[in-house]
Amino acid sequence: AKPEKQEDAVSVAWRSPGVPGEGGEGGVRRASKWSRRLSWSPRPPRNATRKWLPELGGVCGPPSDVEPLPFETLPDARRRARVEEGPRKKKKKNRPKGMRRRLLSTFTLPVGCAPLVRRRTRRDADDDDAPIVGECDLATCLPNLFVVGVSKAGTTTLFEALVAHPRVVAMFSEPFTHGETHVFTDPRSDRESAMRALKRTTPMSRDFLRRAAPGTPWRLDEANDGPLYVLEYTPHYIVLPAVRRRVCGALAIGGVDCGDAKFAFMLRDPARRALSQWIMKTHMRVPRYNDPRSFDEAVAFGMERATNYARCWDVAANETSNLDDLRLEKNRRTVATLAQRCAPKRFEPNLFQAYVLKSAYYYQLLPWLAPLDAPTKSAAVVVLEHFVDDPTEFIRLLAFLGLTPSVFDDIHALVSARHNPARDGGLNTLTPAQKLTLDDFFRPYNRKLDTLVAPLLGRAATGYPT
Ligand SMILES: Nc1ncnc2c1ncn2[C@@H]1O[C@H](COP(=O)(O)OS(=O)(=O)O)[C@@H](OP(=O)(O)O)[C@H]1O
Repeated sequence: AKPEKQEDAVSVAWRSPGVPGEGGEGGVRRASKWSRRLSWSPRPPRNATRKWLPELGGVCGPPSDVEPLPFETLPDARRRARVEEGPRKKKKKNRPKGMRRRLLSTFTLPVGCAPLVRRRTRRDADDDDAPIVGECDLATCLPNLFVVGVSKAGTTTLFEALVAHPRVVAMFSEPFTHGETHVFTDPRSDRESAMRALKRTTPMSRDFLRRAAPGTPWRLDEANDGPLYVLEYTPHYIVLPAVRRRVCGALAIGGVDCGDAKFAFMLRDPARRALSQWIMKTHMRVPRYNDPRSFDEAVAFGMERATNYARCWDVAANETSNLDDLRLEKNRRTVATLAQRCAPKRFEPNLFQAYVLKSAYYYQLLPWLAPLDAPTKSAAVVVLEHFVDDPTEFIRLLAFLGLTPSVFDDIHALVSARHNPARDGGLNTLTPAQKLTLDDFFRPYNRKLDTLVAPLLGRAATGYPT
């Protein structure tokens, strides 16, 4: 019989396993040298095992014949051991004595990065006896850039635009999510979050980690073409203020100050965002998650809920409508307390189907912005309408991140690409009466929002009805 044609390691590694019943293989997308290994958004087969997860052979290219370099990972040995080995320290067998000490001696990975590992890629990832088609050294780094929300505000477009930049790399995403990662979503300990984040972070090959300047946290690679940011993208985080604490805890385990991380928030006209979310929740993949209510029913219910929510906040937080006030310790404490006290109690209808409440952006932003010591350094707010109409808006965001826009030939095409449009194909639009009702409802919240975010917007106001 004719032997099967041998495929090279790179093409094997860049082919997604495909989804049974959905056309088999797919998912190969080629872009720049950096984004190629990242924009590939893998969808696991339904019977996926852990072994399916990142197929990494292509990341590093052909195996190097250079001797493995010694490496240093996290700033002190105890922290490093905690991240490396987790809570239970198993005694490692057959490790030559002194090897670890020798490895730690000279090479320094950027702070927040997990150790280099030598990884082998087999032709069949699930078969331990399959031939090896690639071998390389890898390390992973914790995320340092977070797109935190808001859902249905064009965050997928923002995400795609950011990861198109050669110095931004994305983490491996959840299936069926257009790149969302959800690393910190469920309640979990800081350590577990850190481990999960590390596991899911894009692998960094030793070649460019080696060039990273020691002692420059988050500067993942100071060389001209390496990544500076590892991007975590989960738009639902904005309504889960506890996530901020978990993120910062995980970064602390990696030896990183949360103040060095960047948080980006995208907003959209509140009424239009509410409709977009309702459309999504009436076209769910799993039918039982579909919201049976009409938009008007959901809005009437939502306005009542959102009013109560706002009232709960306003009782104590009236003095906190601008960033300077927020910095006062007393106001910080108030915001932290209210974020817990006022959070909707029943999750599903109150958050996943909270079309109106989620558009009252002011209250969701407060707990994310209050703890920031230098809000203009750590947070940027982008309005979808500005982002789409005015390409300089994206350039402003890149400047906030210290990234150069000159790598893009056509920024307009990048920002105006309409990713993740309504699942009904955009058939539903707001009637003038619906738009007016919702605009009137949001006016007081929008006024507070403008005061709060003006310094992070790069302009005086969001432009939403006030
Ligand atoms: N460039 C551009 N111009 C106009 N509209 C745009 C653009 N990019 C994204 N969108 C609209 O944003 C909606 C999707 O938002 P998200 O990607 O944040 O959704 S999600 O939370 O990630 O599911 C979705 O809105 P609807 O179509 O109204 O549902 C997208 O059409």
